[in-house]
Amino acid sequence: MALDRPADVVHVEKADRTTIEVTGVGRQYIPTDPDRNVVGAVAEALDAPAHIRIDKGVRPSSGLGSSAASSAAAAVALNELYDRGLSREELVPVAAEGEAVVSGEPHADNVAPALLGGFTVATDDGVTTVDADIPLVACLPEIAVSTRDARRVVPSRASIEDMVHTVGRAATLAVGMCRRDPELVGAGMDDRIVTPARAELITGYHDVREAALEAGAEGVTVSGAGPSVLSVCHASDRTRVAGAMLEAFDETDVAARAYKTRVGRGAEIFDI
Ligand SMILES: Nc1ncnc2c1ncn2[C@@H]1O[C@H](COP(=O)(O)OP(=O)(O)OP(=O)(O)O)[C@@H](O)[C@H]1O
Ligand SMILES: N[C@@H](CCO)C(=O)O
Repeated sequence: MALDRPADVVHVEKADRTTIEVTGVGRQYIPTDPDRNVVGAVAEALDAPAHIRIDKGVRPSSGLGSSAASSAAAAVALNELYDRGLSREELVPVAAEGEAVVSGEPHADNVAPALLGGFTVATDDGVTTVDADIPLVACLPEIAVSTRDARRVVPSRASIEDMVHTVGRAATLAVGMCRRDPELVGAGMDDRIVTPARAELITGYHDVREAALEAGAEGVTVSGAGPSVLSVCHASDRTRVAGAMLEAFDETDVAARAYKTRVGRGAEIFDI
């Protein structure tokens, strides 16, 4: 799903060849070489060379889709700058080319919601979108978890009992998104296959989860490949849940920041 915040801001100006400048959170970990930055691949896919300035609001390797935030923003901005006339749906495979730069293959998991907004389901057959609106807290600890490691720990086999449980919860989550119901979405976050393995890479995860639930969260899980921890709650509990998550990370000596957020509308154009 798209998050209303944090967000990247991407500025584009026409140029003869693509050059990149990066400021903001985690800029020291992000290459400016167009062959290694996701926005370089997007500019190439659209045949739209530009001077691209990225102001990062989404820290890289956060589990919040940092690379997808830049890819989607660049795709929307360059499509507009060069009048390419592509729809948001048509920009999904373009922005996915940016993801291929970091993960080796183009995938739409994160760029689809960043372009289309709401809750999206990306499969090999295409993308389905729900105009969801759910209050959230995304808590990002100062821990590095590489997507590669987080994929390595996922078990290659699962019991039929765990499959039945997890698929049932996933269906519940999708219904909850359609109904804009935080309780159903929260119940749907109880995955028994991937999350337990990934939780072990996040210091303090179990305490943070317990603290969020005690403070009123309806469900808590690892965001993406981690290390961010995501809570679903009612808007009236959001500040308390954010405080409880930060305190629990602090008690395990892990610095963290919390974003009080909600499902977002996806990339927006600003004329400056
Ligand atoms: N514009 C960009 N923004 C962020 N990361 C970028 C960008 N261009 C290249 N990268 C590289 O991509 C990697 C971060 O992507 P990665 O998929 O690991 O994390 P993430 O985007 O936070 O997402 P996920 O939710 O998939 O874990 C870093 O190695 C970073 O240097
Ligand atoms: N959804 C992917 C991360 C997306 O970059 C995963 O969980 O491995």
